[in-house]
Amino acid sequence: MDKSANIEWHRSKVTKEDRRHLNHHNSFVVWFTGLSGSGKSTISVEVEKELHNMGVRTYRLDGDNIRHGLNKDLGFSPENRKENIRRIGEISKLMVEAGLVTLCAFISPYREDRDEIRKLLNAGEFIEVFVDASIGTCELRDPKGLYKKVRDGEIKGFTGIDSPYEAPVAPEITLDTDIQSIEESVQTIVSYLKTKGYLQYE
Ligand SMILES: Nc1ncnc2c1ncn2[C@@H]1O[C@H](COP(=O)(O)OS(=O)(=O)O)[C@@H](OP(=O)(O)O)[C@H]1O
Ligand SMILES: Nc1ncnc2c1ncn2[C@@H]1O[C@H](COP(=O)(O)OP(=O)(O)O)[C@@H](O)[C@H]1O
Repeated sequence: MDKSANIEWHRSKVTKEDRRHLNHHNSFVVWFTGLSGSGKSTISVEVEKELHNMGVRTYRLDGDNIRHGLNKDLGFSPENRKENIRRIGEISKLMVEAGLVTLCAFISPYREDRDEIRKLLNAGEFIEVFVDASIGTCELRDPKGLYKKVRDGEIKGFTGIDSPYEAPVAPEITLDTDIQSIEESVQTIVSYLKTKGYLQYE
């Protein structure tokens, strides 16, 4: 039987639109996807700081942080990664309801899982940012020493090595961090949000 069969939705008197109006800006998700070491965390941290300085209400969700708490019961099997991303999708939706610009930095290796989140949200509320970098660059950066552990045989099922990464087909934004500096990537995103009118709300 459907476990939520006897549960009814309870409406608030304050809506998502009311919260956007109060904030003077829209609410939406900026979803960073890419290999470990591609730059998702670094770039999303800088984008958040810049938006905050512009008076935008933000919140950032990051794989490493969420896996310490809410999702600490999940590992890196395909099923667990799927459930990780499903839960983050639901949280992102709540944050968008709360009127926040939500920045999510997860490898999110499966196209289907990212597309599910796009479907969960309304049109225009999901901005997919492909943080592209070659596996060679990521391995050279190796900010957490994980690629070294993989090469030493201490980690199995690592994304891009012996676990798949499915690149987005039509992301809103692609950053080539092999070439673009961190600052250039930040400006690409902030300019996109400004020119498309995401940061306004009447
Ligand atoms: N097997 C394996 N594969 C990939 N990554 C691994 C693995 N084991 C641990 N880590 C560390 O976990 C971080 C990725 O967590 P995510 O929640 O973003 O992963 S996923 O979206 O569920 O695939 C990832 O963080 P980032 O480097 O920031 O991407 C790693 O630090
Ligand atoms: N052009 C660049 N864009 C993004 N990160 C870069 C760049 N050049 C060097 N780096 C470094 O690469 C590392 C990327 O790590 P991180 O942001 O944790 O990636 P991810 O969250 O995708 O695993 C950081 O130490 C960052 O300073």
